[in-house]
Amino acid sequence: MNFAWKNKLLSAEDWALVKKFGRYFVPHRKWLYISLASIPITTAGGIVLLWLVEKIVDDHILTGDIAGLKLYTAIAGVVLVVNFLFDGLYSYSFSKAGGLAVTDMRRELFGRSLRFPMKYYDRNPIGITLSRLTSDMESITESFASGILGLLADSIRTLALSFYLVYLNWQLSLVVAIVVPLIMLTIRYLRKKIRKAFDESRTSLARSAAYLQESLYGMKTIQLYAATETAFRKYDGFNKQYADAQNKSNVYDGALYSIIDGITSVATALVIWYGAAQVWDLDYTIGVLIVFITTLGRLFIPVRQFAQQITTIQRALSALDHINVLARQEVEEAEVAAGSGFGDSDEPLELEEIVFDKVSFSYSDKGPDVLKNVSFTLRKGQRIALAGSTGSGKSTILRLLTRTYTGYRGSIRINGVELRDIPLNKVRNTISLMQQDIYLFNDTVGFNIGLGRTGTGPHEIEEAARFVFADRFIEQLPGKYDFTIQDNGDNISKGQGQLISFARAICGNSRLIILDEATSAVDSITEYYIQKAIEKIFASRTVIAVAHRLSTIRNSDLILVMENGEIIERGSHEELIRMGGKYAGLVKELV
Ligand SMILES: Nc1ncnc2c1ncn2[C@@H]1O[C@H](COP(=O)(O)OP(=O)(O)OP(=O)(O)O)[C@@H](O)[C@H]1O
Repeated sequence: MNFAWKNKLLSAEDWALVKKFGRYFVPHRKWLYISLASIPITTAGGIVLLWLVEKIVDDHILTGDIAGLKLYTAIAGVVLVVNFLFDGLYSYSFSKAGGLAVTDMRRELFGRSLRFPMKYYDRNPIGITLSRLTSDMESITESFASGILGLLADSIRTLALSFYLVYLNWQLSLVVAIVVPLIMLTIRYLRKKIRKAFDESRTSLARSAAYLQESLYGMKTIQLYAATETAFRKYDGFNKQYADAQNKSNVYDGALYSIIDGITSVATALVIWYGAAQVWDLDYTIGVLIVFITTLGRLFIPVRQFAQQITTIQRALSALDHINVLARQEVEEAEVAAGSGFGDSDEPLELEEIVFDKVSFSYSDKGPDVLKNVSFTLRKGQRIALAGSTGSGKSTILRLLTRTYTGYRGSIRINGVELRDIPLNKVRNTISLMQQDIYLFNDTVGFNIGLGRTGTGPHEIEEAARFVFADRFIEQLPGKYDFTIQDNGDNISKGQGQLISFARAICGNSRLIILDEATSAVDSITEYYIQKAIEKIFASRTVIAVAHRLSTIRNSDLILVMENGEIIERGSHEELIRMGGKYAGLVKELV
């Protein structure tokens, strides 16, 4: 039993995973070294104790040497205390290394997930990512360090105790050796099953966490539409799947432990039976037999622990497999690439011109084109409005421009440079998006406007709020800019939320404002201020807007009318009205 076991315990892919994530332990190796250094000390201490027991029994108890008995018992006491201290140091330092490594891992993976492309979040429910960053990480903290290090420690202890057994009596050791292949076969057989069961249990836990998160988020809708029963049944289904998978892994886990326990008990019985006969024949002393059986007991502790550690390691590997999905996910390069010709700052571009040149786009490889050969030019200071029926592709144009989605065909150029060649941070600092569905964080009004971006201090935040007429209502809130907005804006009105989103867009001092105008109805006073804010933004900035208000559309220099992913009409309000086409029809509906 030595570390060559690794080939039986872990597959090549498992080792690749261990190596990949092992790098997180490198900065904290000091703790691993302390832990590793404690292993030979505690192992040696354990064997010295056994040797002392043999001496005490044979040389002092059986001979009635009380003075020697006292001396050796005192020495055994000291060895016991030293062993206890080093055992504590061993556990403390590996837990410390594991904790620090997993903290780093979580930090790095969250940092990456902030840069995952939108497509990733379209395809993966938030709850799945959440459970990878929380419960899977937790599972590694609990088990990875103790599993791998424990396996190493137990291998060393088993090896040392095996040598000691051979030294004590090689014939008895042969009796023990019979059970080794049996144990190995059991572990080999059950290892894969345990791993599969853990994989199932982790996947179903992630699914149930994702559903839980989704339903808590949509709780108001569930309650308002009396859909609680359906929601409950759906969750119950996920919960049952998780319980079943968990149960299966417990069964294999228990089976492995009991089979190994059974085999080791049989081995001990064989030793007692065979060993007692030999003592009878006076082949060796009773002290040797007692120590042999004690050593055997000690030897079987790590052997039994192997079973537990295999389970622990399989659980950690299954969690690592899940986390690896996040580690493999490509991120968007936000930094300014070296040699890109953009210098080393994220400063916004001095916008001159944006050109869409025969742009086509589909959300998925096999899906239909939702934009077809879209071409237009937006110059500095110009205002463009996108109009058209629902689903015609207006928001998609905005998403491509903000690089929320990539993979377009044709060309999108800012100041003559292809959009995909401009560093993401520069694009996002040049363009501000005022979204339809504004997301408000559970934080202060000030934070929700500035979002902690550079150059958005209290002065800039207040100025931005004043510019879009949001200061009026903010000044009346208790705590003003320090007023805490509840989950997604539950304690302010929809219109106030929109004004905050306008202030957020203005605050960045970006060169292009993109407005995805909300259609939701707001009270007439807020509507008045929203209109005034939009007019003011239109008068002072370069703007491209998906517009629903006639006033917004009329204020534009160019209106692009879209249908089915194509621009079917273009011109000013007057030109399009004169044309009497689709736009004229839309305007009739609006007035
Ligand atoms: N994330 C997505 N994945 C797949 N298809 C999408 C996605 N977002 C939008 N679509 C599809 O792309 C098409 C264009 O959608 P888009 O949101 O650009 O329309 P829109 O003109 O802005 O509509 P609205 O005025 O209702 O907001 C629609 O058919 C829509 O179903």
